[in-house]
Amino acid sequence: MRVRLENILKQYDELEQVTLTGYKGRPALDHVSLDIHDGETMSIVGPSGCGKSTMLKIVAGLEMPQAGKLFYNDFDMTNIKPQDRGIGMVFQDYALYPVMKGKGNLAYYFQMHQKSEAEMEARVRQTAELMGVDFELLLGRLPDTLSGGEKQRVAIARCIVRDPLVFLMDEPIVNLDAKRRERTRIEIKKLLKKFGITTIYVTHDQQEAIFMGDRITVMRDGVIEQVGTFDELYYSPVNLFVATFIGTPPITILPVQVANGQVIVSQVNHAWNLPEHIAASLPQGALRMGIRPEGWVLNTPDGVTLSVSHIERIPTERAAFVHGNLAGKHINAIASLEQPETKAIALTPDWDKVYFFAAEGEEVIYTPGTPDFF
Ligand SMILES: Nc1ncnc2c1ncn2[C@@H]1O[C@H](COP(=O)(O)OP(=O)(O)OP(=O)(O)O)[C@@H](O)[C@H]1O
Repeated sequence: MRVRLENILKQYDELEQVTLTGYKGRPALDHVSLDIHDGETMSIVGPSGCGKSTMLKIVAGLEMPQAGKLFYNDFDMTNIKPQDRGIGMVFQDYALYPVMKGKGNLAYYFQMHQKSEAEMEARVRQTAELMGVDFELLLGRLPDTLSGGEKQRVAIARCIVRDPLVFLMDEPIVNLDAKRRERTRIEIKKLLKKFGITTIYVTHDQQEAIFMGDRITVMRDGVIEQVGTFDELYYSPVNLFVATFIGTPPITILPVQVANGQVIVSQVNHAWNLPEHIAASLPQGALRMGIRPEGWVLNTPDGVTLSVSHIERIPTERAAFVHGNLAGKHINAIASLEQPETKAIALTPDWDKVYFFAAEGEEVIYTPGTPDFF
């Protein structure tokens, strides 16, 4: 099922729409349009209060927009009742019925809708098969006796058993510890692939968004900044906000001057010659240069001196982050483990990995574009 939001405006009551930083004055969703393909998982990320949950509520019919429309394929769903939208929702707090065993939780929908016992039994059996080998065991247990990950599996199964057209997931694994989160997200991803149900997946965790989403939507203050694959967002961000939001550790942004084919970090009076194709793409004068941790080449003869504060091992790699300070900015650079302990290190940008932004505002002047390493 293709799900399409068209120009959605959602403004909560002004008195209610306060955040920790006070009333922000903007609609929770400010004319938002988004097209989610059939069978796709779309991750939604963005800072707290940017409108992620509101978007899910609009799709679920739990909130009504003041303007705009929601479509399933070409069918206008905007005024369809929540219970008729074929939605399966999974939240962070599972919301299982505590006095019912796993099976009771799955069966409840069939009882509420006066469906036959036979239909219920058949669907529960099918769902248990889909959920995997050991799922049957969970059906006989009360929610209180299940781990967080197991509760979440039952919550997902409870959605699946209803045969939803669309899945909405709002931080479904945020309450699990790191190890369970890892395992559960792999499991959810496998299930989503298996069902091929169009899914909107809200998370504040970028790694999770990348892992779960076929594409990612980046939101800020009620608007969508960019929609794309991780590579598109990472290598071709549309503005400074997306460039700094996507990527951990984040990109470093250095004020620079561009003149006569050179880029100069004025604060430390260091200049590099720019490759011709980059020099030709840049205006002269003040700009900002963005470099990600993997965008530095270490121990170079023309390098700028980084004063090293500490070195942090990257557990899953044979590498470490070198942390330090350059022109008052925190720099992260990736080093091999052979890099000796040092107080200072010479760095040069890898010119295939640099970004340039306007000196003021958020305009992107130059991005590396997606490298063809696949
Ligand atoms: N029921 C409500 N009544 C009034 N204002 C609301 C309501 N729900 C959300 N808001 C406001 O709408 C804006 C968007 O909220 P929303 O919950 O959609 O953001 P979010 O991106 O999901 O945030 P978080 O990541 O913190 O969950 C915020 O300013 C919030 O305060």
